[in-house]
Amino acid sequence: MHELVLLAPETAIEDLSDALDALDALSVSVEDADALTPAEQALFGEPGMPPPKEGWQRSRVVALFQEESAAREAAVLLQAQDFFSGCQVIGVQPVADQDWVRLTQSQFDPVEITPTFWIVPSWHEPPSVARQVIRLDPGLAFGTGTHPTTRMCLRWTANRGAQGLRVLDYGCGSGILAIGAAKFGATSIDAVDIDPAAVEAARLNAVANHVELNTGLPEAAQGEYDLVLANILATPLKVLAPLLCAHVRSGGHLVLAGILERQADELREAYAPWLSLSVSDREDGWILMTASR
Ligand SMILES: C[S@@+](CC[C@H](N)C(=O)[O-])C[C@H]1O[C@@H](n2cnc3c(N)ncnc32)[C@H](O)[C@@H]1O
Repeated sequence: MHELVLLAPETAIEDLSDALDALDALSVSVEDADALTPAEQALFGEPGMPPPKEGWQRSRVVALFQEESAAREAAVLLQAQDFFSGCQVIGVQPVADQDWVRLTQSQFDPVEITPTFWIVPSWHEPPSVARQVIRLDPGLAFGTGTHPTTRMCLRWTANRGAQGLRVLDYGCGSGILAIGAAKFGATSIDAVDIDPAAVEAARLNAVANHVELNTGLPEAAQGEYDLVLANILATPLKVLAPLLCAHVRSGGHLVLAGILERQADELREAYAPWLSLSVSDREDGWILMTASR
């Protein structure tokens, strides 16, 4: 394979990406051309949301082509386009063959939740100290255990236990929190998400972990639960406050994640009409907020 490397201003990125796609590029990646220099420009987006901008003020665009001739032809055709003024062709270069599967796998190691509870990819043996394990490979849905928000929810469940509980995992992603609840004894678990791909991922991950989950779209959440887990983000969590609180039975618990330290007060305020939230864990600037009814 060969890659065509271009330099482009942010204003040209959308047209350039569309044109490369039309020219049968196998993939197009956009990076900050000034990365790791004093001119590096930080662009922060929220997980699951579209990026705040299409590219950086000086973007390095790399398009992958099966054949060298296709890459060179694309470079010639692009240079004739109006939107290409301000862009530059850096060159066409061969891509060295690699074992991409092995490379990807090498980036995911087992994740410790508690000293005896681990998230372990299928290509690793569980650590000998692990008494409880979730087998999970990175996929299309969020939730591999590498993010602090996921870890805090899992730690809460591991420390408190879930024996015999009815549990709702709202915004289940990979299903990791629901599977965690099952591993700690929950007997009836609904795992729901607005993203059908996440619903399917959660279903498959449940099968791989030999646990039973009722997976579905949010309407599948019905009635009251002993434990409601929701790791989404502050804004949707505020909108969902009445709905999530209505699902917590008397004596039950609500566990919320996806909240930054500075957002604690706004969350407390949003939930105050129904439940009194407090911060019960924190990691890397993220907090876990919980309440009981
Ligand atoms: C940060 S991920 C959390 C995944 C997993 N529960 C975990 O803890 O790692 C948030 C998930 O919530 C889902 N989501 C976002 N807004 C939602 C909503 N309004 N209702 C249901 N799910 C939602 C997203 O599709 C995404 O899969």
